[in-house]
Amino acid sequence: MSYPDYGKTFALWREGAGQSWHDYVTHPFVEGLRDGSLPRASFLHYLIQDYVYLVHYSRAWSLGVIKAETQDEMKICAGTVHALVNHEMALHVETCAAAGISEEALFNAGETTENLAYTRYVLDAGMQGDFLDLMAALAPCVLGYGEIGARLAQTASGDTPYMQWIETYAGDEYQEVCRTAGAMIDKAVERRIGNDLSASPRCEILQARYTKATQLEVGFWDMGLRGQ
Ligand SMILES: Cc1ncc(CN)c(N)n1
Repeated sequence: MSYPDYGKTFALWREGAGQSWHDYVTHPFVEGLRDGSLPRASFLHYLIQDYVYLVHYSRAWSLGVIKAETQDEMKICAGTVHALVNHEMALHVETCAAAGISEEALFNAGETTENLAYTRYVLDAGMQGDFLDLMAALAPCVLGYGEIGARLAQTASGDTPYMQWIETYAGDEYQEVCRTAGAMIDKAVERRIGNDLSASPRCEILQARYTKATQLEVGFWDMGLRGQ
């Protein structure tokens, strides 16, 4: 099955992440969403942690505004923060409210170690490096869920109770965020490195950041499945 086109840098990084990427996008948690076999308790545990994750992930995209070098980069980073805080997190708030969990409880939920490790890794990559270091660490999250959502929308069992989750990530609004981010990353690479990222001395470190963030995504799904 083909995957969505989010630009040439994504294609290079995705390929470079190899087995880790495969483990991320086809994780048993994802398969449980697809066929509906994921226990509800695991899903709710994941969703609460994911709300906290998105709080810190939004902070990391806000750092993109600080590290931006063009008006376009600044606008896209600010727009992504808006999409995360006001659209993606609405899924979490709505689903958890139906299970009797308030937004205040979500905001104050304690973080698991896997969650903390992932978001602080991304923030640190951005603080230590430049805009591209930050984007390499941010990309697996936004684009990976775009790829997962697009695949699950085509293959999910009709009676999975997780259709709203799938539709959030397969939907036009989220897919547009992915296409915009992917195109911005291509332009950012072009501006700072030129048109052949793979020949650049920065290629290895950027790939390492992307692959590490992908592995932290796998750890996040593992944590969700364990339900703790
Ligand atoms: C852990 C994680 N990774 C990615 C996404 C998609 N923005 C998310 N909500 N949570």
